[in-house]
Amino acid sequence: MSVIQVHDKQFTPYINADKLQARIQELAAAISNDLKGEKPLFIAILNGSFMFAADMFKYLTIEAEISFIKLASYKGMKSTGNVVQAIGLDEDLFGRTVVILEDIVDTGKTLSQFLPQLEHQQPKKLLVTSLLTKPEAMKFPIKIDYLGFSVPNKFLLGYGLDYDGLGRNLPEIYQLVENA
Ligand SMILES: O=P(O)(O)OC[C@H]1O[C@H](OP(=O)(O)OP(=O)(O)O)[C@H](O)[C@@H]1O
Ligand SMILES: Nc1nc2[nH]cnc2c(=O)[nH]1
Repeated sequence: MSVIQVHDKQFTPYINADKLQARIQELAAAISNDLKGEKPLFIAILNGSFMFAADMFKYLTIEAEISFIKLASYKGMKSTGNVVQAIGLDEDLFGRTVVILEDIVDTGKTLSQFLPQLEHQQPKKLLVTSLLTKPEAMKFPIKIDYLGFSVPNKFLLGYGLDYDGLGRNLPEIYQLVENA
């Protein structure tokens, strides 16, 4: 792994593929242990989470379902700011154990808007799994039940995370080289 260029920016290696996979296996083991017998429904939020969700789901050893959704932002009718709408969420969540799969919780805005909508359906449990979070960037505090890595407030690329559409296919995570 060495410094790479994507569009006009340079990125340096930050978390290698082996370390990522080892941590995801640990998370999957903890979830499998905690949610045995609950037939949880995993909800992966596209696009960024597709790679994490696929790996995580392979490592689970319990019966579980998965659904992939996309969040679309639109302006509310009143001055409530942006509202998110889930596209592709067909399952009834009432009484179910639901586990959100995110690649990153950054400011927390996305989940702070989306989780209340899910709570409204009265799931039995609503848990959050995120591969990454940036504590220094968090403006809307989110409780993350299963966390891969806490990282500094720097832009990341790879393993699902893009820079202007590119870099999602990298099997490891890179960090932006600032002022390069
Ligand atoms: O905590 P926040 O500040 O809200 O940021 C987190 C969100 O940002 C990323 O998605 P993004 O909007 O980049 O879309 P993408 O997954 O399609 O790339 C990520 O997948 C989260 O959904
Ligand atoms: N690619 C990318 N997308 C994000 N969305 C929220 N934080 C990030 C980040 O650090 N990198």
